Amino acid sequence: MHALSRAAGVDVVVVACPPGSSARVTSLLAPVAGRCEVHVVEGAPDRQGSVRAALDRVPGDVDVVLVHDAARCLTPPAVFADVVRAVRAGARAVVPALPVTDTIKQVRGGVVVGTPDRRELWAVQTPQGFDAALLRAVHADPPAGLAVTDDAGMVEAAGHEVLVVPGSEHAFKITRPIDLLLAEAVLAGHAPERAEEAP
Ligand SMILES: C[C@](O)(CO)[C@H](O)COP(=O)(O)O
Repeated sequence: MHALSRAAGVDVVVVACPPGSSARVTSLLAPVAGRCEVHVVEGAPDRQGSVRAALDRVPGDVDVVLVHDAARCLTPPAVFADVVRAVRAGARAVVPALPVTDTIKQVRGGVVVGTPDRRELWAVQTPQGFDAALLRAVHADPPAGLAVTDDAGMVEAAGHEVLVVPGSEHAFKITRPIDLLLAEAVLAGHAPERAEEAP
C-alpha cells in the first residue's frame, strides 16, 4: 500500500478484504489514507467476485483502473506509473510481465503432453491496468466457462488486445513460505528497484 499510494497517477485505492475484517484493514490503512482516497470493501470467495466488489466502489469518473494483488506488495511505484502511462497512451488493457526462466511443460495425468516455446512465455504480474469502461463491461458480462486467474485473461477472452510492459523482479507474489523469506531479505537489504515516485 505504501508503494501504491506513492505511485504517480494513483488517486483512489479500493481494497477488497476478507469478510469481517474491514474495520481492521481500515485501521491498518490509516497511515496511507492521507496520501490518496482509500475505500475498503468486503471481498468474495473468488478473485473475480472480489475484483467486481472493488470495482463497484470505484468512483464513476475514474477512467483508468489498476487491479493489484496485495500479495505483490513489494512492487515498485514505477511499475504502477508505467502501467498507468501505457493505458493513458491508448492501450485499453496492460499487464506487467517478465520472460520465464524455467522450461514450462504442459502436463496431464502426470505425463508431459507438450513443451511450449519458452521464447513466447511471460510470467504476468500486477498491477494490471485497464480502461475503466472496458473492465466494467467484462465484469458485467464475464466470458463463460473461463478459469479466471487474472483480469487481463477476461479482457483477452472478450477479444481485446492486452499490451505487455516490463514487470519487476520485486513484484513477485508472496504465496509460499519461501516467498516470505525472499520478501524479508528484500526488505532488509535492498533499496527499491526503481525509485520513480510521484513528486
Ligand atoms: C493476477 C496474477 O497475479 C497474475 O500472475 C495471478 O494470476 C493471481 O493469482 P491468485 O491465485 O489470485 O493469487
